[in-house]
Amino acid sequence: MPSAQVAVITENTVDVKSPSQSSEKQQVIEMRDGDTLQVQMSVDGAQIISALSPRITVTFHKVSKVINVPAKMIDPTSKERFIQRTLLDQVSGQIHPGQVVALMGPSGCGKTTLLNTLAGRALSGVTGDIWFNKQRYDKAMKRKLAYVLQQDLFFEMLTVKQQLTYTALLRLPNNLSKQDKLAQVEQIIDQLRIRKCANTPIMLVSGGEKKRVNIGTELLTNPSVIFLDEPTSGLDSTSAVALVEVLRELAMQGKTIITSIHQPSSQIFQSFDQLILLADGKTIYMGNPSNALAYFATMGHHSPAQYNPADYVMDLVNQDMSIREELKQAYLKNRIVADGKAISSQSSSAAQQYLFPEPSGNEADLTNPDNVNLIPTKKEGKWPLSFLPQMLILCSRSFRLTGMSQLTLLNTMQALGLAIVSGLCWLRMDFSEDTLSDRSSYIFFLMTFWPLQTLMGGLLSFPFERSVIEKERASGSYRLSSYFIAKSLAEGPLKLILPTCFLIISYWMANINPNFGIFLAILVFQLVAILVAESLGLLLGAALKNLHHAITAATVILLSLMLVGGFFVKHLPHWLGVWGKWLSFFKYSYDACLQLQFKGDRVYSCVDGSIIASCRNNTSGTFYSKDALQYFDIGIGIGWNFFVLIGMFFAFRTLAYLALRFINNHTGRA
Ligand SMILES: Nc1ncnc2c1ncn2[C@@H]1O[C@H](COP(=O)(O)OP(=O)(O)OP(=O)(O)O)[C@@H](O)[C@H]1O
Repeated sequence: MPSAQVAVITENTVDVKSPSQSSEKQQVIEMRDGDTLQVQMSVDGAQIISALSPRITVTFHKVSKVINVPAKMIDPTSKERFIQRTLLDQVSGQIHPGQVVALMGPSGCGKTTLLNTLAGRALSGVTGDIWFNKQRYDKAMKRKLAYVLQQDLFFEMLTVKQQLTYTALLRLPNNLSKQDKLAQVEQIIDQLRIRKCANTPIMLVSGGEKKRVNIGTELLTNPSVIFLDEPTSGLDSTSAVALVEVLRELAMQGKTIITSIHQPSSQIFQSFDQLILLADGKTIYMGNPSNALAYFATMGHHSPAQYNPADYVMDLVNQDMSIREELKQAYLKNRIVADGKAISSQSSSAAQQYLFPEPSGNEADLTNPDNVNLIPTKKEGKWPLSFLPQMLILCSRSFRLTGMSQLTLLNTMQALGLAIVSGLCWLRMDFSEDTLSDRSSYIFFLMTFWPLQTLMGGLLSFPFERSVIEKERASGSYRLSSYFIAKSLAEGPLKLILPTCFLIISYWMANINPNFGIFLAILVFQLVAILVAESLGLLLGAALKNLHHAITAATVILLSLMLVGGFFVKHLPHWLGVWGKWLSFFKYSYDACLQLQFKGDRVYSCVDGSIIASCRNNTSGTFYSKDALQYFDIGIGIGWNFFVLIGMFFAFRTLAYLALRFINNHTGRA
């Protein structure tokens, strides 16, 4: 193993004089190659961090998982509604602190299912016993267990350090100071050797670095047990070896590590402490990886010389059904329990010597290396932080992300460009009768373009963010309500900057109404209409799983709202005209802005007399702007329009939150 620089927290503390000569305690981090690094973590902080990670033995006994699959998915001609499928069949094992255990087997054999089950995720249909030390799984243990998903799910615009910092601030407990949380981030950066990409946005780092960031995100809370789903997939062999070395170092700190892995190199394969080989949800080997070939040889399956043992094992289980069946039967015959006795009388002692014993299932036989209670008391609470700090941190993250995605050069150019083009199209309109329809169409453009644009942004928001949020929430990071409120508070103001710039430019170029108060009121309506549209977009994005369905629904709803709003058809069927138009949020903002535009006694000149009655046959006459309003189909007054829009905003937001909370849009696999 190359000389790796691994940081090991020692019990030592030293007094360090700061420049101001004040005495300050620091934690000494000893590097394995002899260097010493001073990380400014307080002694209390180091104690809190190390208390987060008691040593845990994971024991599972006869764990099975059966699911009901819609029958039509398997056999389109089936008359049944559901067919039962066994994903795991009586799998047993025990994994101790300090061990790195590999789960291997052909694709679809149940590796991810076993990892999910052991980690307490997707527990429906699971039978059997799972213990952490001597305690059964409880949701409150979540923070002691880390799960590194196969996919590296992040907000990729954040840098590596920002990602780790937000996670540390959110997930480390309240009683740890901010400085200690940041020190923990620094330590993880060094431990996982990602210092050189610490300030690089995640979307630009290499696959191996991204995987380490993924692991680092889970390690920040100093978990006791780490589950990893195919952490080396997509990595070249050097990166894969480096990653497994990191896992080995973590195990040396007393962590229990269980990882699924596909076709590891010979070096990686031999480095595991235990190999659990599955086929069709059943165990076919559980023992030392270096004994696997000898075990299969007792059944007459000999590996060619110089062959990677991992490849041979995988070829064997992938070959054909009959060999898989033979291996499953052989394991059932040969397996032994913790007291060393064989379960079957037909067992072969030649084969048995290579197998690790299965746990007996008696609670009395469970081991408890650090005799501590793994379930936090009520006082410690379900969440690491209370609502407000959680929301403020999420707000800051949302603000940063929205700023990066909304205030781009492209978006700014789009807004300014369109503002100038529309300003030129409606340039310096006279206050005369023939500009009435152009003035109303300006308001229509204003009240549709930005709301439509923002609605689409809102629509795409959850489909892209959902997987990251689900991952973070699955590890107990924060409340959904904190996330949702933070997102609403942080994104709103940023999404309103460009529309405001647009209005400032185009409004005055078009000469809508020189009264500054009117300008401000129209601005308010434009911004409220945008927030309502965004809320509707969020609702559709949260409620509909499939992005394509959500976009289709949005298109149908928007066009329908415009049509029933009476913008294109003057003579709607009575029932549609009376009831339908009140559903259209475009109508409220449009009506209000039209009233604002023509508010007051501004004098307009008559031109051809085709619209205003008093102008007929009197082209040199004048009329007051408010007289023009009777020629438009104006509904309720300005104030009411405002209240209805605010009501719609809260209704759509609340429904979006409920949809996010209660509509099950995930696949059920994790
Ligand atoms: N929710 C589900 N509905 C239907 N089938 C499922 C579900 N979850 C898992 N399966 C099936 O269970 C089997 C085991 O899946 P699992 O993901 O555990 O396999 P795996 O060994 O991790 O595969 P891979 O190596 O390809 O990731 C597969 O055949 C999979 O299709």
